[in-house]
Amino acid sequence: MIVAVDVGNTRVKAAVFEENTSVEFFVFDTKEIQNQLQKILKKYPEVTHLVVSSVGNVTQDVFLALENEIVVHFVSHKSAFPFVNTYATPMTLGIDRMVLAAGATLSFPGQNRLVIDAGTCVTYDCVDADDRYLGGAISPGIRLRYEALHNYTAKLPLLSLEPPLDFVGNSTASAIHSGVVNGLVYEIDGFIEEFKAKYSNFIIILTGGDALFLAMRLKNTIFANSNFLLESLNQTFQYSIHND
Ligand SMILES: Nc1ncnc2c1ncn2[C@@H]1O[C@H](COP(=O)(O)OP(=O)(O)OP(=O)(O)O)[C@@H](O)[C@H]1O
Ligand SMILES: CC(C)(CO)[C@@H](O)C(=O)NCCC(=O)O
Ligand SMILES: [K+]
Repeated sequence: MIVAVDVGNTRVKAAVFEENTSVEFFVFDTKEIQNQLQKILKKYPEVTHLVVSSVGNVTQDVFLALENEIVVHFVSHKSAFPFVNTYATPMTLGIDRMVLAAGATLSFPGQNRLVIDAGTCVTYDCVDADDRYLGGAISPGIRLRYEALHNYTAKLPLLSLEPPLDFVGNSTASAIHSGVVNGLVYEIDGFIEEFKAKYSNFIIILTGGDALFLAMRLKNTIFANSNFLLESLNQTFQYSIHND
């Protein structure tokens, strides 16, 4: 059994895997990593490996502290990935994006893949049918958009996520909700349209904390899987064991 841990920019997500099947998912705060992982290991004594992908500001020490109980593996730029990386700055490419690209490559062989991760940031990652990672885009996520409007203006309040009733907002609050939510929905639909126009044989995966909320609002029907990063992390680890 392995535990996959995704340290994001805001929170930590973890899952216990028995081969390719996830047994349980966890979400917790960055400050609680060590505590929560200890609890998970106590609940699942069969766990032998911990695999970590991190883009957050967490030191490796919290994981290394568990090394007397299990083997700890950090996915890094040096790990084996199942695609050819054509990004012009491969060393600055986010590990989370590399893991998502690896998962898409392994799960959807022979297809042109677009992975959209709607988390703190929204990231777009393309891997073509020849398994070349091409790059994509980075934009602010839903929460970040609400916070940016408030933090960088004098008059705009900080609102929490609410579905807009219409694209025409007739009050400050409804105008902000429309700008944030509809704005992001139009953005994602726009990227999907571009991708569909370019490729015929393709798969689009939507993941991240806002995936389910967004999926039902898109013009395009696409496959939403909130746990795609953790599943990809498990797959990336299995791949690296066989290819390192
Ligand atoms: N409890 C929560 N805390 C923070 N964000 C949440 C929560 N529940 C839902 N969300 C939504 O999830 C989004 C953040 O997604 P996610 O949890 O994937 O981010 P993350 O942990 O920072 O990971 P990443 O850095 O990989 O994007 C926010 O825009 C917010 O709307
Ligand atoms: C874009 C984020 C913040 C998304 O989590 C992360 O993938 C990251 O820090 N990336 C580094 C920049 C890049 O991917 O080119
Ligand atoms: K993200």
